[in-house]
Amino acid sequence: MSGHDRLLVGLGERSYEILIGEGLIAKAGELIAPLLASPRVLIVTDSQVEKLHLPILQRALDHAGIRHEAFVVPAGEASKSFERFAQLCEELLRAGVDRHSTLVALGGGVVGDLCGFAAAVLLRGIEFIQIPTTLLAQVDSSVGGKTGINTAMGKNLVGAFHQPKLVLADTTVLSTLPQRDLLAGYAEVAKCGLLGDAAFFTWLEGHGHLVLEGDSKARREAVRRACAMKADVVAADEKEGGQRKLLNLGHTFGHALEAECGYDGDLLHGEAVAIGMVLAFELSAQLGLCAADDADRVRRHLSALDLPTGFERLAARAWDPKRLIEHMRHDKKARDGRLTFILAHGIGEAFVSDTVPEPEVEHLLTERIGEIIADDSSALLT
Ligand SMILES: NC(=O)c1ccc[n+]([C@@H]2O[C@H](COP(=O)([O-])OP(=O)(O)OC[C@H]3O[C@@H](n4cnc5c(N)ncnc54)[C@H](O)[C@@H]3O)[C@@H](O)[C@H]2O)c1
Ligand SMILES: O=C(O)C(=O)C[C@@H](O)[C@H](O)[C@H](O)COP(=O)(O)O
Ligand SMILES: [Zn+2]
Repeated sequence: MSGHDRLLVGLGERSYEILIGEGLIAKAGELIAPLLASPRVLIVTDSQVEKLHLPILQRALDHAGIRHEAFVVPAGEASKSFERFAQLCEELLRAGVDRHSTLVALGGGVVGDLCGFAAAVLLRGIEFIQIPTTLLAQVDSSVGGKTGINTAMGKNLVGAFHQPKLVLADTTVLSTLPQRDLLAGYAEVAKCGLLGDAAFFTWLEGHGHLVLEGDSKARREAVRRACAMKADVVAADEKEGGQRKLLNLGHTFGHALEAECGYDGDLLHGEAVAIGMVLAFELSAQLGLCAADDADRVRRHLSALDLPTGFERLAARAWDPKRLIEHMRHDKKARDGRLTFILAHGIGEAFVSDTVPEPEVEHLLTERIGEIIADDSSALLT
């Protein structure tokens, strides 16, 4: 397959393109050059991506006569912290970043969120370009301008909306991604189908394994369809006044699980979202809003691909439904402490609800957590 797909995120004067295809990083210099106010970029990347993919980007920039400097943060979610953010900002300032500088985020969602937030606030806002290198970042985090860091109170609680000037999604680099991270990213791909595109979810049921196995046609199709959906939603509701909340399917539960686990790699964001989407569909079924078969279908698809769909792999922790609900009160969608969920009337038919009675949430969580305790004690008996 040659060439690349081109999508537009239509936001008036802040509109930008998403380019999707193979070998795009090797061409990054010529693609980026027309967007630069000065022929110098400051690249933010992480310690894994530095080794694997930074040299190709550096060569491409050299080739186009663009000067560059790289700033490397440790790989992993823990880098989305106040401390790392402050250190990065100081380093960029020391390197002489000015209002005509462009930052380039080369990495996964962690690098994109961190670098994007630095771009949003340094000198009151400078430009940045996203070069996402994980499946999750290519289908989700590089698009839409949500940037930020985590705090002890929860995920992404400090941040800003700041749109990139360009997104370059080079699907070649996905071949070096560890299987666990690939799968975690797949959860956000499936989310796009589940929230508003039933035909896409059906396609994933038939082709999801190809996306994960590295079939380049299936991979590019999945990235394109997910990005197209996200681009449309963002163009219609950039600051999450309404419909953009649907992109949070699975996240009210998911972010609570991540906050409870800490940000040390026990539970990846996409894994938390996978569990969260199953719980959101199960809650919808429990409330009589969707068929139990739909919730089963979600669980079956994700677990067939080996994503977590419940608390089984997290059995070592003492889970408390009330603590999880407490985390949900700090979710950005909550209003006056009232929980907000993305529920569904069926596959591809998500909607926002802030009227779910808390006892219903507690009941579901108690049941699901009870299952792992029951599993554990039956294992002990056998
Ligand atoms: N801003 C948004 O709209 C948005 C959307 C979804 C998720 N997020 C955020 O994104 C983060 C998760 O992103 P992620 O899953 O990309 O995690 P990540 O950035 O931590 O990347 C996962 C791992 O893969 C490594 N890696 C990256 N690219 C690689 C490659 N091509 N080959 C080999 N290794 C590679 C990284 O070093 C890291 O160890 C979370 O913090 C989440 O909250 C943000
Ligand atoms: O782009 C969005 O909008 C999303 O909600 C995408 C989510 O997958 C992503 O995890 C996002 O960072 C969550 O945002 P938050 O506002 O709930 O922190
Ligand atoms: Zn997410």
